[in-house]
Amino acid sequence: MTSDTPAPPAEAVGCARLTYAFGDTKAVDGLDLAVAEGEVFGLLGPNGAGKTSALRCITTLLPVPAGMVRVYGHDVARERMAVRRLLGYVPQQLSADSGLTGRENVALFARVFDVPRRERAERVAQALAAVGLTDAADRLAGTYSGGMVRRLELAQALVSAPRLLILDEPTIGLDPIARTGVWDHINVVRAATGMTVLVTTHYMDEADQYCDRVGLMHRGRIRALGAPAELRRGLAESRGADTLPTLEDVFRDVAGSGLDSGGGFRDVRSTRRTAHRVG
Ligand SMILES: Nc1ncnc2c1ncn2[C@@H]1O[C@H](COP(=O)(O)OP(=O)(O)OP(=O)(O)O)[C@@H](O)[C@H]1O
Repeated sequence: MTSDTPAPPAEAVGCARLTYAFGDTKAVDGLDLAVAEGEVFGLLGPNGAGKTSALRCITTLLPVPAGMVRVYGHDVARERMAVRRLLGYVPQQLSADSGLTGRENVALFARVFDVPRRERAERVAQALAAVGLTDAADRLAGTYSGGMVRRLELAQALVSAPRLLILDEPTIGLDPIARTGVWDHINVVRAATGMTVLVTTHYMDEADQYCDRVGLMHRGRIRALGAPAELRRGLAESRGADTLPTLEDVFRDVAGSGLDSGGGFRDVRSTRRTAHRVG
């Protein structure tokens, strides 16, 4: 390699043959995934496809019973603390405490993530500013709108200055303006820090607009992978269609009948619960 050849981006997340089962249900079934440093990668798929389970293995919240997961080269099974220090995670279930102010919520995360004591107040203020919550910082989170709660959770995840931000359906149940707000704030922080973003969403328009690449997951494994435009062009070519299909068309083509049969009561219930609490 010559000196003017740019080095390929480092791998932020690498999963090889990752498998995770709940009893007889294989939630993740031999997942191979590579997310490059600095990219926004969207993990899409119908209810029950295994997205949350995969994310939880990557974040160390679930063990890795089979296969290998690396975060910036660290083996998540052996180097849990090193991995956790690199991560910010916004789970699907709400994590903000409605009885604390926005500032107190973020400060709690700063303590848990070992932000040095003398830097804490400043870092909490910066995280709140990054998501546009400075003016509301001293109000109880219980008085926030759904969009503000999601932005607060983003601030909680950002306070440790993560190199990898993992978001599980960050905009579920939000109106279009609030959804755009969440993404605008993510993109401002990305532009400033170069952090990698791994996100799940059911909103195909969001994935199309904001993700550099997407992986369509179905029954525990990636079934299609690429830049949204590339996947749409690929489907147009295979169909010989005149108009460019949407990402939703690609999604339906990949998941097929699984869209109706996949996912059970638990999946729908958890999605509804989150949407209800946010909205
Ligand atoms: N705690 C659990 N106990 C038993 N089964 C579970 C549990 N969590 C997930 N599953 C099952 O594992 C499979 C994958 O679920 P997972 O939540 O990872 O999918 P998902 O793609 O994130 O779905 P959604 O889009 O609805 O969030 C599903 O069949 C689900 O029912």
